[in-house]
Amino acid sequence: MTALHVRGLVSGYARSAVLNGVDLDVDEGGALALLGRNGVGKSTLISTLMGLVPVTSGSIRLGERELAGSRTDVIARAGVALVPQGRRVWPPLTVREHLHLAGSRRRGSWTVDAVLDLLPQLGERLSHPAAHLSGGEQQMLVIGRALLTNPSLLLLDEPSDGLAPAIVEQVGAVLRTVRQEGVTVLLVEQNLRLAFTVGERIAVMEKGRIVHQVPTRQFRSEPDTARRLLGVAG
Ligand SMILES: Nc1ncnc2c1ncn2[C@@H]1O[C@H](COP(=O)(O)OP(=O)(O)OP(=O)(O)O)[C@@H](O)[C@H]1O
Repeated sequence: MTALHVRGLVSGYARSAVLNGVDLDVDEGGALALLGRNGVGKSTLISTLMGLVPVTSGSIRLGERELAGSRTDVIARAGVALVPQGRRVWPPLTVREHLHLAGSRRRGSWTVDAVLDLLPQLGERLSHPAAHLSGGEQQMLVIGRALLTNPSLLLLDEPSDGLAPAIVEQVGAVLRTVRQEGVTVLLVEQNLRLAFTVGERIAVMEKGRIVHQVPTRQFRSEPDTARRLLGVAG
């Protein structure tokens, strides 16, 4: 369980800054859902936190550790795991191979058995190549793979993307359990239902900055704000 504190984070690609001073807090064991229109920089924030996009300036503190400027492998060993957009399984590898390759040096309660308890559908597919799984099964596999690194902070980039509503509901139930196990969660989502199910707080990004950050209950009680910021009904 570790809190995340981001201050004045600036990052981007080549000469164009995308993040223009992000300030963001996720409490220890808390869950924040980050919303925002297309192209405002949500995925860039996730990639920057994971060390995949270089930091120009600012601070990323996970517990007592400063992670801004660290390499991705250092960030992963510090306890950050990523569920990337688009799932990114290794198509020819079986479910079993994915899970065994994912084991990390970080000790914790997320063993292969614990992951299969949480995601029983994977247990029925252990010898199947990832390419033969449904989209929902692939998403569960990627979540399971991330949990096996025993993260204290789990980053997820639009896990609902391309999934049927019933499967999105399952993803929500899984992420609520993950939270209850004490993992801090930062979820980027376009699907408001999933964002509200998982996040206890909602943040909204516009043009590379966080412009609104409130408890989920408050966000839901202010549909005009949601409409103004996102162009949709909250
Ligand atoms: N690899 C890249 N190289 C250059 N520019 C990029 C790259 N990835 C994203 N961008 C640009 O950075 C800006 C922010 O994109 P980003 O994907 O972070 O937004 P987003 O809020 O996640 O959008 P979406 O909801 O569509 O995924 C956009 O203008 C995008 O074109």
